[in-house]
Amino acid sequence: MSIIVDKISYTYEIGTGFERQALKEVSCVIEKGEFIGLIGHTGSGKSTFIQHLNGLVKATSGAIYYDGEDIYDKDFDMRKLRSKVGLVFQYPEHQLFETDIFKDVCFGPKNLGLDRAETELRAFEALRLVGLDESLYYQSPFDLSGGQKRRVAIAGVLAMKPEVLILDEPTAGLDPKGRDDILDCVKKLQKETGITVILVSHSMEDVAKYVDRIMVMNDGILMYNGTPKEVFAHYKELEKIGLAAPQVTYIMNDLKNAGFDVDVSAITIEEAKTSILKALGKK
Ligand SMILES: Nc1ncnc2c1ncn2[C@@H]1O[C@H](COP(=O)(O)OP(=O)(O)OP(=O)(O)O)[C@@H](O)[C@H]1O
Repeated sequence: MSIIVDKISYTYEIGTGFERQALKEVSCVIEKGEFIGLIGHTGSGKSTFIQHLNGLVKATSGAIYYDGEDIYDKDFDMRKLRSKVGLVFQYPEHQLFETDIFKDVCFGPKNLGLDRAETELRAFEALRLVGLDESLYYQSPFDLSGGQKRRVAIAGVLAMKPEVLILDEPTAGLDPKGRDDILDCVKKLQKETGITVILVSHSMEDVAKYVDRIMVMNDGILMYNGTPKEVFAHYKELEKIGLAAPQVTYIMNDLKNAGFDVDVSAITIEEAKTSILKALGKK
């Protein structure tokens, strides 16, 4: 699996007074098994971008290649693309509707035309991957906590066996514990299945310790695209566009400026602690 995005631009409401260019010549490559954080403030173009990846929105100009195939070619199978690139929208729990959790997760594979045995096998596997306790499978989704409902919604997409899982703000509206639980769960299932994950967020702090690569969108432009360490090195520029780097980045840079020989690229508290102790001459 690979996705090549070649200079895509997208304008909403072309030719009306409300015309708005949401993407400006965005190019990038997404490889199998990557865990990518797509970051940007409100209105920067994140949602528009991810909807291009499964063909829900068609670029005004530019091209997208999925496994080398041009998705805008007239013979390209868009339905297949949609089953390969699973998109979990913001607040996906609002789309749960079946009488029990298991039925809800079965809905997607059943719709793909799979037989009952295969459908149920996939539902069990998906529910296991999101770490939902078996005792809950036959309960109404409406009796669950916010975080649990969201897991059911993610399981519903996983049951379609996508190659790419895109999550739009999966932590929105959850408390800090619920936020960590969901992200830990996504990281775990990503490791176990090798699926490619694109996680949309407006918080660097949230995604820093989970992702391999960060793509920063600003006003429709892909401004940075690199490892968290590479991207956070631009913390001053990020601040100018309303995106704060993780707090650790600020502490380490302040210490460096105060004359301590610390590693400014530390991202986690653990890395920072090790570097500070070393600079202080302790083990
Ligand atoms: N259906 C639409 N019609 C017109 N303009 C739109 C539409 N959807 C989005 N836009 C505009 O396109 C730009 C990019 O929006 P988009 O939703 O992609 O940003 P975002 O980064 O996902 O924001 P958020 O974090 O709020 O979801 C914004 O200026 C937005 O107002």
